[in-house]
Amino acid sequence: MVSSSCFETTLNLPSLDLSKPLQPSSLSSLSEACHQWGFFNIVNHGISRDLFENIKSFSNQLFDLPTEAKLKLGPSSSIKTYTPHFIASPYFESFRVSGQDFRSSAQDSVDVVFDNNRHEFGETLEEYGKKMTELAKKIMKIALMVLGDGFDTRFYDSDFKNCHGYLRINRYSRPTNLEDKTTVEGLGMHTDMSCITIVYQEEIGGLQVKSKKEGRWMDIVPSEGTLVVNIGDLLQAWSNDKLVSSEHRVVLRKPVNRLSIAFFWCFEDEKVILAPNEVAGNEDTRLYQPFVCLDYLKFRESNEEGKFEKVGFTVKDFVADDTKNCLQKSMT
Ligand SMILES: O=C(O)CCC(=O)C(=O)O
Ligand SMILES: [Fe+2]
Repeated sequence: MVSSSCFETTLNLPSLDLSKPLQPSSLSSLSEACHQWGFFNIVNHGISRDLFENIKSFSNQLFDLPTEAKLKLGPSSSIKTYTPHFIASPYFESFRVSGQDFRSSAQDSVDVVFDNNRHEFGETLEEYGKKMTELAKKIMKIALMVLGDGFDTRFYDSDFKNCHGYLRINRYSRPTNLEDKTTVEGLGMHTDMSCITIVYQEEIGGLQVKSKKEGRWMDIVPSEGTLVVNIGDLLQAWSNDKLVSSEHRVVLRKPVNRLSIAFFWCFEDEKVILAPNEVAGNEDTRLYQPFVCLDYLKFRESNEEGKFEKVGFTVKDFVADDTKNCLQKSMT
């Protein structure tokens, strides 16, 4: 899975072909990737190149607006859909579109910053949001199959049917100080707070995952028509660490802008996360006491280091910090 030269280490993740019935051999390579890296690729996912290109072109129009216009969308305005430069990094800015009504979420923001009606923005993001939702449900079931035979039918409805998704469109501006460095960090090391995340990255690449063994950064090389899926903290906890939420980051190597679209598939806020016995084994092998999803999200938000932008804190730090975890205390 790994190839390396003296300059870089490249990770060739398995690609799951969603147009074909799932074969035992693809399930086993997927299982290895989910346990070792928490990342895999999907191809033939049914999302056309045109749809990505449309979103890219609309998004670039939005990001190209003057800063004062974009700040009408956050973070200090009532609409909090925009994260400006210098929060995550000097190069990173992002625009959030919430589900389930992706159309109104996107359109409400766009109407604030553009004078003329631009219905296409809402329509395009609605189409993307809906397709991503279907994709996330499919992938969630496959992730459950990785955990055990028949676990998709056993656990999907009981634990995952109220999951919801949101989108973040990220733009990284061209790095200015590449002369003295070979790479510039566009988004620092973090883990995702989702169950799963589905990412579209442009051909220039830059997404990296940290290897658990040597702590080395590995490049996730983009390829046309491929989407990257990664396991988030909440599924790691639910699966008792059988599926791993890996630390990842984005590096910028070329003097060009980079755009990515991340779709986060998450548990509902009030969900109590508890690995079923079939997954966790007995009480001695259970790694996480039950906790409420929202308490974890708040823990990440209230920790400067734990914010998605700066990160370092993960679900492991949360369970270690039992002063913050009331449910954990009350149930133990
Ligand atoms: O920009 C990317 O390729 C990945 C972004 C990411 O990791 C995130 O938004 O959580
Ligand atoms: Fe991420």
